Amino acid sequence: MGMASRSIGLKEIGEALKKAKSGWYSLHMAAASHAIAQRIPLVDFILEVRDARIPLSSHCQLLSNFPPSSLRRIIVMNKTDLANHSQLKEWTQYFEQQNCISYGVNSHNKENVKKFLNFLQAQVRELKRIDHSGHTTTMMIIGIPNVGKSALANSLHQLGRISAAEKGKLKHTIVSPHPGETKNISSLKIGSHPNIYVLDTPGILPPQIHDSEVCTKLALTGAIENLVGEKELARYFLAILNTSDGYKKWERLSTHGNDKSFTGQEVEGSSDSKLNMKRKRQYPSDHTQAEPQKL
Ligand SMILES: Nc1nc2c(ncn2[C@@H]2O[C@H](COP(=O)(O)OP(=O)(O)OP(=O)(O)O)[C@@H](O)[C@H]2O)c(=O)[nH]1
Repeated sequence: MGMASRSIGLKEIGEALKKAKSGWYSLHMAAASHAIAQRIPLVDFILEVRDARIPLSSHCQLLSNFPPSSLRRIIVMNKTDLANHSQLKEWTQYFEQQNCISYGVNSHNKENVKKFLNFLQAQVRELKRIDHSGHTTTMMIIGIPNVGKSALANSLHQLGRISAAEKGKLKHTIVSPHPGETKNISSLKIGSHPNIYVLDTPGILPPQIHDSEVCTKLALTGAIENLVGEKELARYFLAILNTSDGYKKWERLSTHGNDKSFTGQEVEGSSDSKLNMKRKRQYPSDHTQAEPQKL
């Protein structure tokens, strides 16, 4: 199967999604988007959670309505345990070049989240140094569905430096493998002296996504569910694997009798032909855009 069959798979999925007519956009999502947009100017930091496997496709479109200079935004590439590590480094460099602060994290890993928490505290100290305010710092976690916002909020809350009494009444927000489980905005304390709170919010998507490859990536990584047939998705996934260097590596391993080679880790990198790799040195791409989108 080559590029031709990959584009056939893509077309089928694009058509399926067109028929589904933005079925992901419920009244609830519209209300949540409105509530989040109203709070954006009121918070100190925005933690925009993205999926580390597709850091461009999983961006939160709502943020493009706000001038970048009006936001203190940190792009959090979550689920690093599922992503290709060398590509992650490239993404970090890419965001640096775009003057964006980014951070890769695995919300299920305690040590990882601790380091992230220290990083956030350093950001807060820096802010306090500049504005000399003693007020509580608020960080709003936003992003598309299922990228791990609630998992991250819970981990930060559990590990946060808060008093023993406060630890006694730890809250927690719902974490689920299905998108759209978080229904309300909830506030969790993650630090004292200075007080820091994170706001966990429901996952949001725009009413329409015109790029069918973006839709497919979102379906493959779980942000959009039940709108594309599993068969179509599997065919597209296989088409990506078949055009990949990663697949060839697995094939080689399996001919040597090693059946542990299917790790699922190289999906995003797998669509790299050597040519693409060359191009990627200049523009990292999660294969949803010919060149990096404006961030
Ligand atoms: N492997 C891995 N899985 C994660 C990570 N973070 C979250 N998950 C899983 O991803 C799924 C979605 O996590 P949630 O925290 O519910 O995602 P959300 O962004 O709050 O989802 P919505 O409520 O739809 O907005 C759950 O099955 C989590 O266990 C991570 O760092 N690595």
